[in-house]
Amino acid sequence: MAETTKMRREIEEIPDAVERLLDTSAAQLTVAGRALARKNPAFIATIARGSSDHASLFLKYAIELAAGKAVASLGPSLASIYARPIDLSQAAAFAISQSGSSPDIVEMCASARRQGALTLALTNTRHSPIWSEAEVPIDLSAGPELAVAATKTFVNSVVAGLAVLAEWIDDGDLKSALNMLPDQLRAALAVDWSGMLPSLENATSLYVLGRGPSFAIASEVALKFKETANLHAEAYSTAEVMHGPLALVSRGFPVLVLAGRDASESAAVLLADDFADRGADVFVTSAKTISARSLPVVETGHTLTDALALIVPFYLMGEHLSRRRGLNPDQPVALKKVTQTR
Ligand SMILES: N[C@@H]1[C@@H](O)[C@H](O)[C@@H](COP(=O)(O)O)O[C@@H]1O
Repeated sequence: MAETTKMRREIEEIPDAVERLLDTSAAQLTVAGRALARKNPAFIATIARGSSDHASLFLKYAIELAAGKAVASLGPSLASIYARPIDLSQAAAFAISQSGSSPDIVEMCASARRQGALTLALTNTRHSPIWSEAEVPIDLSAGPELAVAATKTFVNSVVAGLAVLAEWIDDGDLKSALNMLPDQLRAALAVDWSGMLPSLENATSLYVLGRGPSFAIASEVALKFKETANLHAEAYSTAEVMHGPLALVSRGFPVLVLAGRDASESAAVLLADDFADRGADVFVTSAKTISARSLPVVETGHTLTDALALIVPFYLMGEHLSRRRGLNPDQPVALKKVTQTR
């Protein structure tokens, strides 16, 4: 295998891709934010699958925390299988799809628009089906993504959504955090999580835990472990894991706790220490841990961009893990670039 995989190159492109998005798509992001301000939706619906759905989950917490509006995820089958119209006259909908072509995502977006939602599409493919179906299409401007596993389009989906949110509620702190993000993500490329590799090289299963925005990152991390490293991983909120899944946390069981630098950090660290005291092999993104192993992070000065920046050192480590497990991260066993579901 070549020394550098497509996946690794695209991870390294993340800071430039974010910078390009904020520059070249600035007008579309502003138009979308102003359209939301005009509509003043009672709630937001999201339409997405896979990594894009994890970007939606991140935006759910961001919108709920910053704008105080409820966000709900719609199952695309409502349109594609059940043909059940949902009253979205008071809503706005975010459809996220890097290809813009997954049939059920496109159908759900078209249905949401017919039912009265203000529809925004975040896509990396101009003039794709979703581009035409949505009222306000936004180009993720990530550049061609050649690796099958999404990395830079995940980050750009989150950043695009955050930029729309910042414009919608005119949040100056979030706007300046986004402007600083490309340089902070460059610093994140130098953050080394390779200390996890020996624990994961022969592992068969692990938990990835987070809370709020970092739960969305945990969901994305767990998906990447499965699709690129053939490693079973489940994401839970640090509260949810206590309702049953705790049963599997025994001696040597690997656990990655993505503690965010927000109000959830101390509870996440307590849980990481408790799991480590039970003998589990626990890594946590906080220096406050006593019994677990601490992973380095980039501090961005904003709780939302802090959580997002966690994905960069993970992607680098995950790509390396795939190779260490004898796989080619550019050829995941069960994933295509455009997933055709109905
Ligand atoms: N974000 C949604 C989920 O909330 C939903 O549970 C899932 C199932 O959707 P479907 O019913 O189309 O299979 O789709 C997406 O991932």
